[in-house]
Amino acid sequence: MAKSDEVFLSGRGVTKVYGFGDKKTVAVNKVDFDFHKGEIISIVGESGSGKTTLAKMLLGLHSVTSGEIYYNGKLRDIRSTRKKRAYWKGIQAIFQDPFSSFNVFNRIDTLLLDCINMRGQKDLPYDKKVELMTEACSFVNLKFAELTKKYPFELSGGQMQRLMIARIFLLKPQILIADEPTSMIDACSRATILDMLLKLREEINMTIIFITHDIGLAYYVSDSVYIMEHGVFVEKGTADDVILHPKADYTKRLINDVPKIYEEWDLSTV
Ligand SMILES: Nc1ncnc2c1ncn2[C@@H]1O[C@H](COP(=O)(O)OP(=O)(O)OP(=O)(O)O)[C@@H](O)[C@H]1O
Repeated sequence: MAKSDEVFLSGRGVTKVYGFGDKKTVAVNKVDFDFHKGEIISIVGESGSGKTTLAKMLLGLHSVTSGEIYYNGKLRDIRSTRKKRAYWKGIQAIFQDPFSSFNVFNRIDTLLLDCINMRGQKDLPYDKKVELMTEACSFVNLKFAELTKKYPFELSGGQMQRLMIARIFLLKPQILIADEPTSMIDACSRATILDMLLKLREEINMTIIFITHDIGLAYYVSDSVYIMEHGVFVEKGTADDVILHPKADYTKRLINDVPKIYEEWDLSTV
C-alpha cells in the first residue's frame, strides 16, 4: 500500500503566534498543506523554523491562532474533550525523547495495556491482551515476556523508541507524527527505527508526517517534502523534485550543508 489521491489532513492559512507586543513570535505563518492517505511527508527546516509548533497544532496540543485544519474531509472540530479524544484515536505521535512522553513509574505492560484499552478493547480477556502485546513487541523485535515487569528507565533509548512504535502498532492511528524520532539514538538503531516505521506504513496504510532537520533522511523516507524557513513553506513537492531539483535558495543551502563522505571537510569555517 502507498500514497493515495485522497487528501486526509490539510491546512489553509494555518498560523501560530506566541506572545504579544514586543514578545510576539509568529512561529508558523499562513501555511497551506495537503497530506494524502498512506503518504510519507517530511517537514524539513533548521532549528526554530516552526516545525514542532506545526506538529503540535496538527496534534491539537496547541491552538491555531488563525486558519483552518481539515481532517478526513471535514473542518476539524476538537473544541470539547470528547471530540479531542476521538481525534486522538486517529492521530498519534512519537517524539525525539521517548522517555519524556510517559510516566516513568508505569511498567511497560501498563503502557501497552493502555493502548488496548484506548482501542476500545478493555473487556478482552487478559490472555488475549497478552497475545496482542506480544505481537506488537515482536513487530519491533522486542520480547514482551522479558519486558513485561520492567520500567521505561530500564530500557535503552533505541529499545524505548521501538516500544513507542509497538504502541503505534497497537493503536493503529490513521496519521502518525514523528518528531525527530531518531535524533537521540545511534546510527544503527536509527536505520532500524526508520525501517520499522516504513513497515508500519505498509501494514496499516498510515500517513506519516516526519519532522526533521535532516534533508538526507527526508529524501530516504518521504513521498513529499515541505521545506520550512521562518514559519513558512519556501518549497514543497515530491521528494525527487525538491531534493534533486531544488528551486529555493534555502533548500539549496540545506542540501549543500549535508557533509559528503567522499569530500574533504573544511573545518576552518566551523
Ligand atoms: N511555547 C512557546 N512560547 C513562545 N515561543 C515559542 C514557543 N514554542 C516555540 N516558540 C518559538 O517559535 C519559533 C518556532 O519554534 P519551533 O519549536 O516550532 O521550531 P522548530 O523548527 O521545531 O525548532 P527545533 O528543530 O529546534 O525543535 C521559535 O522562534 C521559538 O522560539
